[in-house]
Amino acid sequence: MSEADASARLWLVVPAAGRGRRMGADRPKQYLTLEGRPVLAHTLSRLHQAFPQAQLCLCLDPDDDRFDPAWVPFARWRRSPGGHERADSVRQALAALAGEAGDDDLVLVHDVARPCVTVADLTTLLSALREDPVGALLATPVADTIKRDDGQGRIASTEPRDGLWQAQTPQGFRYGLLRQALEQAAAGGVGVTDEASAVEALGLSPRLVPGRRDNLKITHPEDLALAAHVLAAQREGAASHAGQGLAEHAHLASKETD
Ligand SMILES: Nc1ccn([C@@H]2O[C@H](COP(=O)(O)OP(=O)(O)OP(=O)(O)O)[C@@H](O)[C@H]2O)c(=O)n1
Ligand SMILES: C[C@](O)(CO)[C@H](O)COP(=O)(O)O
Repeated sequence: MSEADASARLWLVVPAAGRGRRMGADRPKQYLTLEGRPVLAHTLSRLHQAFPQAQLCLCLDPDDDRFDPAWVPFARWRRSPGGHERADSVRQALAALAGEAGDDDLVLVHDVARPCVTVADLTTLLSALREDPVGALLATPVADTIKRDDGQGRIASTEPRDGLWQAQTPQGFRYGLLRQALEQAAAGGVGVTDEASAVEALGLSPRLVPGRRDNLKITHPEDLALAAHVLAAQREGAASHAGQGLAEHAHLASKETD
């Protein structure tokens, strides 16, 4: 770790200003209920478990009247106005941090629509970012056969999937580099759907950090039920881990008293 990184602060930018059009619900998907709480509350709580000391910048639609600050577990946080596209929301959030964030500060951008990200993956990604001056993102290798359509519902070609990855979030970068990348993309009219592509447009190659396939982005109606299953499975996994730990402890304790 460089000296600059040792003193760098961690900022979390959470774009939460989308309308959830593909979800087709009566409200933006970040306010749909998942296990009794809004999706937004789950996502912020996962981030807080991993990084309790970080500072949060939450991008919200200026007309959002559903947001409740009680869902924010961070001590230091602010809201910033969402933009037209996701990239605009993130760019505006970074602009709102100008003067406070240093160029070498670390920024993790995480979709509010990904509530199932694990604390382990969050900390792995941050470690990768600390080691990599370009930046890093969670991603998974493509597992399905990929078809391109002909525009009329038939296959035009089957695409080689070797070397293809699906990008997830968080995506992490140094503040100065990410701000420059997103400003340049906006000025050049380059539409970017994630932070990494803005950085790629500068001729740089962020690091792919293998993540979990269950870090899904709630996008379509069926994804909400999937996310509920994932959260339940993760809880069961954690409980059986803890149970295993207790069993091992009991086993060792019984050996000690043998
Ligand atoms: N102008 C926008 C658009 C999206 N987002 C956020 O970016 C993330 C990923 O976007 P997406 O899944 O596309 O969400 P929506 O834009 O809400 O969905 P849709 O495209 O179906 O309308 C979400 O957390 C969303 O809230 C944002 O902050 N500002
Ligand atoms: C950033 C992202 O989650 C990476 O997969 C994704 O591109 C955002 O989704 P959108 O539908 O393009 O807004």
